[in-house]
Amino acid sequence: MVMMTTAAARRSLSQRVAVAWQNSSKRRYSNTLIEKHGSTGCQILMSPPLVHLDLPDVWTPTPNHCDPPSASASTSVPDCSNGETAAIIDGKSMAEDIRSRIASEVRRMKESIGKIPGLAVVLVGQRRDSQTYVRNKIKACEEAGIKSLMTELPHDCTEDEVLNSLLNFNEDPTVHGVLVQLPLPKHLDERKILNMLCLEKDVDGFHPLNMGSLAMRGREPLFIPCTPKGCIELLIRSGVEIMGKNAVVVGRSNTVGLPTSLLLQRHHATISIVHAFTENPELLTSQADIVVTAAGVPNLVRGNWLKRGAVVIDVGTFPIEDSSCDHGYRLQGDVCYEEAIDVVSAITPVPGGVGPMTIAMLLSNTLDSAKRAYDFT
Ligand SMILES: NC(=O)C1=CN([C@@H]2O[C@H](COP(=O)(O)OP(=O)(O)OC[C@H]3O[C@@H](n4cnc5c(N)ncnc54)[C@H](OP(=O)(O)O)[C@@H]3O)[C@@H](O)[C@H]2O)C=CC1
Ligand SMILES: Nc1nc(=O)c2c([nH]1)NC[C@@H]1CN(c3ccc(C(=O)N[C@@H](CCC(=O)O)C(=O)O)cc3)C=[N+]21
Repeated sequence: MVMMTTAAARRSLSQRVAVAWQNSSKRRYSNTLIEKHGSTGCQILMSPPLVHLDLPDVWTPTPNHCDPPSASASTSVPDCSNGETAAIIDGKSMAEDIRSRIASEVRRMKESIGKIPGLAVVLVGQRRDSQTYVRNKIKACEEAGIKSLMTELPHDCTEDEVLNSLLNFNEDPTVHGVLVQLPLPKHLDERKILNMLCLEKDVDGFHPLNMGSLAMRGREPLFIPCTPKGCIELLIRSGVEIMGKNAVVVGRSNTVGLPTSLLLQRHHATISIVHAFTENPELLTSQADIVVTAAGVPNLVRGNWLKRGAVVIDVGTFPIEDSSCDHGYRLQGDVCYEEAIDVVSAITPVPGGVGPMTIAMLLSNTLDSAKRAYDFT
């Protein structure tokens, strides 16, 4: 055993470990991708299926907080220190690329084994935004060659009606993904309903066992929730290094904030979580290299909340009445976009950022589920 006697010796060792760790983790990332997609298979996502929490004992991040984009990135994140305008992370075109790769995989599956993936959606009530999101999901399924089924129930339906339609989909062998569009009307017990989802078809990843596995060392969820997975994919496709970075997640909901912070942690970022009771949230956000906002509060995050050169992923989609828009409303993010673009190095727009990626990740989870069901690689 080597005894270290000076701080300098310790530092140089930790630096060597840092390099070794970065190299080994890069190897591990690419191995995981090969395991998942096979050496000749089609690589759909750039993010690995799941990053393990098996951290080394010592790791020193590089001091540079804004990494240059990787060669494969489809959005260039500009140098953060010279006052350049932010890169706009184009979630819409990244999602289109992913969806067309999914469509090819679905075709390959159909030609090889004569099966296609199926997604079932349960929609309760008449919320306009929910109807739009569900319509978008079904349209995306059709375009990718995925079968879609939907049960629409009235706002005042009983819990048993929801549970019955879920059970039918759980038992249908042609359905590989089932989701209940949220939020549900207040009289329905969301916890009880989500508990009934068949774990193998929980493509939203909202079942408590999936969520618990995401949080725990040594466990792997069957599905990673779509919006958090989309956020990571946006970062990776933009060439943003996550490992060792300070990340702030605004929001801690079960469906977005919590799983996003767990997933960023899996990617070895250091996480702070801001919620409605956080005092002086801007003190945390202004130190973050990566800020992911999922509060649903329009313009909550001002330009002076952000560090120069930070990367911002705006999940917030707050519908604002606007009769001049297609569906009678327009979507507003959590971030004051006009202020942020003068400060940050890259940002997602609303719409056209996270939303389309959420749908692409839903299709990806549904395809993975069908592949698992048919043992198709
Ligand atoms: N683009 C997409 O694909 C998706 C977009 N969304 C959008 O993301 C947003 C968040 O969704 P969701 O997580 O379901 O929402 P929830 O209302 O369930 O959660 C909101 C979270 O934000 C926190 N919060 C609320 N106000 C503040 C504040 N002033 N300061 C700091 N934190 C605050 C809440 O804190 P606390 O816990 O203390 O109450 C809570 O944790 C919504 O606009 C939603 O429409 C959601 C899913 C997908
Ligand atoms: N069980 C369940 N799973 C969800 O994934 C889920 C949910 N419930 N409830 C509501 C939230 C919200 N959500 C969005 C999905 C797509 C867009 C999206 O495609 N947005 C487009 C614009 C959409 C439009 O208005 O045309 C964009 O941002 O560019 C937005 C939000 C999923 N959610």
